[in-house]
Amino acid sequence: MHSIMIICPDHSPLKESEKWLSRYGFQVNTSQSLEQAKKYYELSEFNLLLIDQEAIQHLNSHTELPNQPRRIVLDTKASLSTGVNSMAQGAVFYLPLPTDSETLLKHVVNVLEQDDAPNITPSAQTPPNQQITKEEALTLGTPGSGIIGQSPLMQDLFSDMRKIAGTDVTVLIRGESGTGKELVAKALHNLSRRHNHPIISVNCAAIPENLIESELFGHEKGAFTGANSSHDGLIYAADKGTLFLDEIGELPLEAQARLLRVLQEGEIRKVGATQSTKVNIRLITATHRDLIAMVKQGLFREDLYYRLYVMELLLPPLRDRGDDISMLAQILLEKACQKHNKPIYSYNRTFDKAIRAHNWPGNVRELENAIERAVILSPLERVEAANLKLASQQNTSHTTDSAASNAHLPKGTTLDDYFKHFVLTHQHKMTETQLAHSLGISRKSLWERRQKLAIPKKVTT
Ligand SMILES: Nc1ncnc2c1ncn2[C@@H]1O[C@H](COP(=O)(O)OP(=O)(O)OP(=O)(O)O)[C@@H](O)[C@H]1O
Repeated sequence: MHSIMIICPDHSPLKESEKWLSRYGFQVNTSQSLEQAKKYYELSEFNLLLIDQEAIQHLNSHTELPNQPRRIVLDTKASLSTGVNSMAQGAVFYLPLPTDSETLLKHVVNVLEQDDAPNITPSAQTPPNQQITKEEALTLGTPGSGIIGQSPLMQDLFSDMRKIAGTDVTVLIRGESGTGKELVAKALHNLSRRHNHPIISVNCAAIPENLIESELFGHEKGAFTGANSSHDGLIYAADKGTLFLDEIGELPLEAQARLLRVLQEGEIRKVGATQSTKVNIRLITATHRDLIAMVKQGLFREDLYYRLYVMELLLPPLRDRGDDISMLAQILLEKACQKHNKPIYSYNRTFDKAIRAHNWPGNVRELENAIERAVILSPLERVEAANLKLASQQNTSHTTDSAASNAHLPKGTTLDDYFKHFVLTHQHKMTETQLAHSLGISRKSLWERRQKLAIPKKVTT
């Protein structure tokens, strides 16, 4: 997940972007001034800074703006000279404020995509000082490409990806939570002829149901209470590029009908509009759900399903990837050491044994989290397997739905334990919306806490 720091005074129009950027899956923090931001955060750990010029205009020439991460400066009193100065001081964009969400999102995505583009910036998975060539970046399976995997199942996947990357076919990616569906969608975009245009990723489970249509398709001014201005929507923002709809199974039926129209007609009609606009998008979707079963239950449109299911990519669970687990663990260990300024631990046998013994229901995301935990908790001399703190090591394996429903919560249960237990016990009979409602939180919070706690989703394949 990309992290963004917004630095702006409370009255700045930029402040509003905090909410909607988080809704699109970015991790967003805000500060009122550069000094405050520096005091409480390690700015170099963010992927992008969004700064209101007002928050930095008092800086004298000796006060250094951080070199990293990259920054976009926004200005309510935009002028040519301030723009030129900002760019000279290292901003990647200078934009007037207020700005509409699509414009800002496009710039944010552009900057982050450039950071992600492995041929431009060496990723943390690359040994330091080793430049990645374009060829390596496009060689699926290697650390340079960002998607690691040499096992036969992954090689089959890469072979299919190479065949379809250059086409415009709609792709449905299936796989358990944390298997790398979003990563695959981005790789397909990077390998396609659309790679110079944006890929817009939308997590359908993270947007409240009542907002999903206007967020995706846009709306006209006055289309509903609170629609004070017109809004183009995310599908339009993906024009000429790729639209990645994650958790497509969570898309409500009305929005499914609208999406079908976009795919059939190649045009989009905003909520409350009478006219349509042409759009040229390549659609990639992902789900952990069994869409056919949802079609039978009347929860997913059959006609849309067949539009999405032109090409299917199935991501194997981590437990079926053989030696890939050790290879991934080694690379993630190095990455976590760099992130936490630890000496690079050597990957020892006991550590590998513990990693191989676990069955990773939360897949690569769970592996990432466990290794980061181990790096933080281990002494400087060596990384210790016990610090992975895996459920299997602690002999409390409530990791599957059925196990979870039988598990009783021991003394000293934390809120996180309760949350995990509740979700695992109820998810087989509840939708995401019902789960969120029962827990008294939004779908977005449910999704965020699932990610944080690496809670596997119900496997319905
Ligand atoms: N093959 C891989 N190589 C390296 N990193 C990986 C791989 N697969 C997944 N990851 C990492 O694991 C994490 C989860 O990946 P991603 O978000 O793509 O999974 P997902 O299947 O889309 O998850 P969800 O179903 O929860 O949306 C990310 O940090 C990603 O970088």
